[in-house]
Amino acid sequence: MPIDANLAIAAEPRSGEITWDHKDVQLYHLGLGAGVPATDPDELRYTLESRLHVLPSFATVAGAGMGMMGGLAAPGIDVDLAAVLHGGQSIRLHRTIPVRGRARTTARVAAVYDKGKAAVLVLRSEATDDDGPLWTSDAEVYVRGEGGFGGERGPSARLELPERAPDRTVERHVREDQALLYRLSGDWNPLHADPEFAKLAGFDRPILHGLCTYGMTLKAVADTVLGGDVTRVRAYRTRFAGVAYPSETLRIRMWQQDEGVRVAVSAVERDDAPVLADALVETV
Ligand SMILES: CCCCCCC[C@@H](O)CC(=O)SCCNC(=O)CCNC(=O)[C@H](O)C(C)(C)COP(=O)(O)OP(=O)(O)OC[C@H]1O[C@@H](n2cnc3c(N)ncnc32)[C@H](O)[C@@H]1OP(=O)(O)O
Repeated sequence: MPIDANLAIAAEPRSGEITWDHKDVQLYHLGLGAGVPATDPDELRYTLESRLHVLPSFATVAGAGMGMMGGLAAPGIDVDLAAVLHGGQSIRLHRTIPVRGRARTTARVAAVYDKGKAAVLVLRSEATDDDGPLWTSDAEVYVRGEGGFGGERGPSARLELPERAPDRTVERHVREDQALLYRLSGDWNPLHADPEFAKLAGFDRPILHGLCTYGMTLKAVADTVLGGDVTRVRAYRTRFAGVAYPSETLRIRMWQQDEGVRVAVSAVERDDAPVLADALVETV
């Protein structure tokens, strides 16, 4: 009985204290490919402690001690890691994330949806420090083969892309070793590093972390349409529509709208196969 939705949702939230400092932030940024060219003043804001700002998607890895995979260990959830894919992610920033911090986080299973051939778990975590709420994060986890338990099907709405041409399009190369570096920020899932495990999960080689693509994309948006001002990001959500692999190039298309920036990401070398869909960066 791998998924018991009622038990999972009724379970006490897990809470704990997390801390981070400039090294965690720098490592996260490097895992997104930041720092090229190394002396570019804009890149130094991601890499040099005296100029550092924090890309808001750092919220998805801060205090990795809480365990990226911790939500999968909640009561009522007993799934095979090889069946798990990150299906979607959203964050809402209540304040700018400081370079050094200490916060209390609570994490719980907010919803469990039954998609028939799969289950979708919504893992919500909230971080608060002495000055109040910092961020809220929802991870949607797609668990292949675990549907059919008689639960609600959940939402299936999609965001249409604007019909006009994108306002900006950039390409970002994923380095061959990028997943190996990114995982040091806390997502140790062997799917991204171990070829044998990747095969077990149905892939012919390790795939990139969804949250790595997510962070790379936010960085591209911040660097191109937000003038490098990461404090303008209020919220950011996406659906992971298809895998990305190390060594590929991501094509990132952006449309500026009233509420923020609509984004679509595809894999250049695979005929623009979708990677991120339904992505929106809400800005002030
Ligand atoms: C705290 C954080 C914990 C994080 C744990 C994760 C740890 C990480 O290390 C793991 C990763 O990073 S994995 C890498 C990133 N993710 C991916 O690469 C997945 C890419 N997406 C896919 O392969 C497919 O879209 C796929 C397979 C996801 C879906 O494709 P299909 O099976 O073809 O689905 P489809 O037939 O189109 O739809 C069936 C129903 O499911 C809903 N759905 C589809 N994609 C979804 C998605 N991405 N997220 C949530 N729901 C999704 C559909 O809406 C549909 O439901 P309905 O009929 O009700 O509309």
